[in-house]
Amino acid sequence: MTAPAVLLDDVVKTFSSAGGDVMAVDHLTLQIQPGEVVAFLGPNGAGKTTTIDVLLGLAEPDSGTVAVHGMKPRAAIARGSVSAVMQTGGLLKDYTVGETVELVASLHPSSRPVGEVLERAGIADVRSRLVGRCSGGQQQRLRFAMALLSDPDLLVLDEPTTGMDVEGRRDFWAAIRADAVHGRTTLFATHYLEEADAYADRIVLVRRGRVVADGTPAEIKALSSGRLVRATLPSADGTALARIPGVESVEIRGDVVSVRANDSDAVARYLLTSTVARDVEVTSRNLEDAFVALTGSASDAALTSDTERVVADRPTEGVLA
Ligand SMILES: Nc1ncnc2c1ncn2[C@@H]1O[C@H](COP(=O)(O)OP(=O)(O)OP(=O)(O)O)[C@@H](O)[C@H]1O
Repeated sequence: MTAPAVLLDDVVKTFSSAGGDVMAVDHLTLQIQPGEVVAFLGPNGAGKTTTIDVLLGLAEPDSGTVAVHGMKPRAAIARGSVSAVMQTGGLLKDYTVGETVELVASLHPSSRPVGEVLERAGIADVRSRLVGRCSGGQQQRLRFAMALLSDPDLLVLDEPTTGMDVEGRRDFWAAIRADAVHGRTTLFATHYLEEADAYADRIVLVRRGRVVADGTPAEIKALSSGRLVRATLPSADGTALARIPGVESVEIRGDVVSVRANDSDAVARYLLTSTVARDVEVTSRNLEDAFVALTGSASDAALTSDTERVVADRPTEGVLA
């Protein structure tokens, strides 16, 4: 039987700080099979980076088992079967893009041709530009190019598209998806829900160092099934709204009432026939809602794309881990 690409079994990692111990990774178990593209999603401080550090052998877990293709992380890295793109660091400003990739290529016992990886990462046109003159998105593509040199079986990416423009992101994900077809496994940490939704085969949602949900984007979204009904209603009667069958939560902010419900028609009917509500809006829930419901926090995307979020008042069940 082939070993999983990633095996994390009951991993614990604690940090000591002046304010007390922080359990960054709390008995986390996760298996990823070869060829899967997995999004690691969670709010700030959920433990994504620490888990990735442990997976890459950059941090030693307090307890638990970590294996990459059946090997210890460092052994897998030494063989060139794992590459990582981290959020920051690792670039020399006074080298050109081409020189940087050539230098790293020279350190690999066998490597893909430099021209090919530059092309693949979408930076062949800036090959002779100094790294210090490259934009944040170009630098991120450069890190990606370097990660591709060893033609790794597993790519681990921490916030890979930070700083990339829309076109850069699209190209980047096209390259990842194309390689997944040929069996490359990708694990990426992200805050961008739409990227996880659009490009991952599977989403692992973490909160406080634990996996709180694990499934396909559709399964994760289904955890937050039902609808959201919003209306303008001065002096809304929250108790009456909560009594409507199928209502999960009611939130009143000023004149705006937001109701999460399985039977949105019943809520809309009540609002339109028994109250003076206006601007009644019914929307399906999306990954954003699942994220909020399962992690109890608004994502960065929510903060930029929406003004108010409804927070679940009871835990959702389903593909919950
Ligand atoms: N070296 C460290 N010393 C002390 N605490 C740490 C250290 N590294 C991480 N932590 C703490 O561990 C927890 C998990 O952090 P981590 O960086 O893994 O989360 P994350 O999900 O990657 O967050 P973000 O989305 O903000 O990058 C946080 O509470 C963080 O403050």
